[in-house]
Amino acid sequence: MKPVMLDGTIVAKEIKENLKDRIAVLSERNITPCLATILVGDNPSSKTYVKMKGNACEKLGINSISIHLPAETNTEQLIRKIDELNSDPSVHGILLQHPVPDHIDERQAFEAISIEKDVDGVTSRGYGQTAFGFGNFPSCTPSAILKILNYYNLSIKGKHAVIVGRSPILGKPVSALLLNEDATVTTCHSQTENLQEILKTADIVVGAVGKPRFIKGEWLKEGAVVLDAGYNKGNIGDVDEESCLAVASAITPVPGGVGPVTIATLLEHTVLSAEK
Ligand SMILES: Nc1nc(=O)c2c([nH]1)NC[C@@H]1CN(c3ccc(C(=O)N[C@@H](CCC(=O)O)C(=O)O)cc3)C=[N+]21
Repeated sequence: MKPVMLDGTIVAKEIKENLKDRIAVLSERNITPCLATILVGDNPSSKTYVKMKGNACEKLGINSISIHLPAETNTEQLIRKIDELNSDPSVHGILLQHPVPDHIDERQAFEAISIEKDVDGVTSRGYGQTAFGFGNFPSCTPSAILKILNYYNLSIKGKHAVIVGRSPILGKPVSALLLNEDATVTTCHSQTENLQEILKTADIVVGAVGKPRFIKGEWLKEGAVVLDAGYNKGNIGDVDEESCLAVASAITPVPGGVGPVTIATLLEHTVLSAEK
């Protein structure tokens, strides 16, 4: 049977539609939600993503401040900028675009974001809250994956979810969210010895490795639900869509899958932060 295409643009649209009312209510209180994004350096795809986030804000009436710092910026200077935004009461959310140039201590910079403004869920406190099942802002892509599963009524409880990738803002937090929804979770990574065998037992597969078309249909169990959170150059996911279409029961396309829901989630978190 042909798999269900999990259309992220529909899910994103619904999220954004719901935000309109909340933004209007805030506006009566003379509050405009505001997201500040920081981009360090000139990575072309990062520039595109940051621009997309800014455009999405604008469309909904959320203020966006785009801060572009030169590639030579050091950790200390970056943290100083973050501190400024932390103490600016008009800013409700701060997003530091990953990756930053190698000479910067990205973890230290992420940790400088105050927990109230960590709408992107990148701080260790945010991650800890996500893992313990509370807190307002789980990382946006992991949240988006859960939203897609819920929207399409795909059950998580008791299922074996295999996450391929263990990055701090994707693989690890999505593992935590799925665990909290009562999935049995296996987190695989570059040192995993029997990846294909493990994937063969997965009911839910999350591609979060950052390798174009890495996950092959032959590795999957018949009827698996496949979520592709990969964003490789040229809008190519981590899942080899062509071979996976033959075995999956449902799959997110790239583009038009997890990406748009990630952005909608970021906006939702920014609105929620402004409400608080
Ligand atoms: N601190 C931080 N937080 C992030 O959430 C974060 C980040 N850094 N660094 C980069 C990745 C990547 N990312 C994407 C979001 C949306 C699309 C997206 O919407 N893509 C469209 C296609 C893009 C296009 O149309 O050009 C789609 O999938 O349909 C893609 C990628 C967020 N990231």
